[in-house]
Amino acid sequence: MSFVVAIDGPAASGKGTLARRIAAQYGFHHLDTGLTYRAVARAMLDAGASLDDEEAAAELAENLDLSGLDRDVLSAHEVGEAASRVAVMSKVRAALKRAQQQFARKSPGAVLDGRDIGTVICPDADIKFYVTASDAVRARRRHAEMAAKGAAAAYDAVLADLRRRDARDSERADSPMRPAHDAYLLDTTEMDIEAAFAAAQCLIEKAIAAKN
Ligand SMILES: Nc1ncnc2c1ncn2[C@@H]1O[C@H](COP(=O)(O)OP(=O)(O)OP(=O)(O)O)[C@@H](O)[C@H]1O
Ligand SMILES: Nc1ccn([C@@H]2O[C@H](COP(=O)(O)O)[C@@H](O)[C@H]2O)c(=O)n1
Repeated sequence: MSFVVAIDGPAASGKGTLARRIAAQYGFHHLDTGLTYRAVARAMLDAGASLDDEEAAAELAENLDLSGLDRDVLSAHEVGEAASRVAVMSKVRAALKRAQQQFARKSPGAVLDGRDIGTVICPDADIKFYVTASDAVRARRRHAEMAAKGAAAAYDAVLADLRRRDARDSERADSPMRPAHDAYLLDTTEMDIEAAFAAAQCLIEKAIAAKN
């Protein structure tokens, strides 16, 4: 059996945390597709390339090695902002789509999280989630996460950054962020990580049983 879990949602909604928990629980492979856009952006910044240079970004995307994505290196604030700028480019999205769809075929299963997994990358996923939380709660969680890492930032700046990225991600022409019509909505504003995982697990168990 190969089983695909698609998880989408806005920045800092908790989709990565949920995806990792699900992958660990079921022994599935996990791909944080945000890291693929971040890796292209990081390489563009390192090369001193203009973030408007679609040809350069697409070439980097074509040659991306998914096994070399380092969450710690790519988590920096400026990389997230740059990632959302290269993510509007159709040639970049096309190259990363191929790599992400190949990953989704891994056995015994794969969990992919991002912005367009349920709508574009894995429209036939066995189960889809769209994870949200209020802007204020997401910003509070991201702010606390950054503070714990020693990366101080003002709460208001974190909130503004999330809102700017969400707007760019949902308003772009190619593969805008939005819930798939058949996704389960998971609003974690008042749910801790355990509660969010328990809610998702209950639905996954049913989907696995239905598939067998
Ligand atoms: N349900 C929850 N309750 C409390 N904190 C949470 C919850 N889910 C996630 N978090 C925390 O919120 C922060 C953001 O979560 P996470 O990195 O999973 O979000 P994300 O949607 O993957 O973000 P990004 O879009 O930036 O990749 C982390 O510090 C995580 O531990
Ligand atoms: N499927 C995806 C995943 C990500 N993006 C873009 O990358 C940016 C960074 O993603 P994080 O999940 O690490 O926050 C994000 O803001 C998007 O612009 C995407 O377009 N599609």
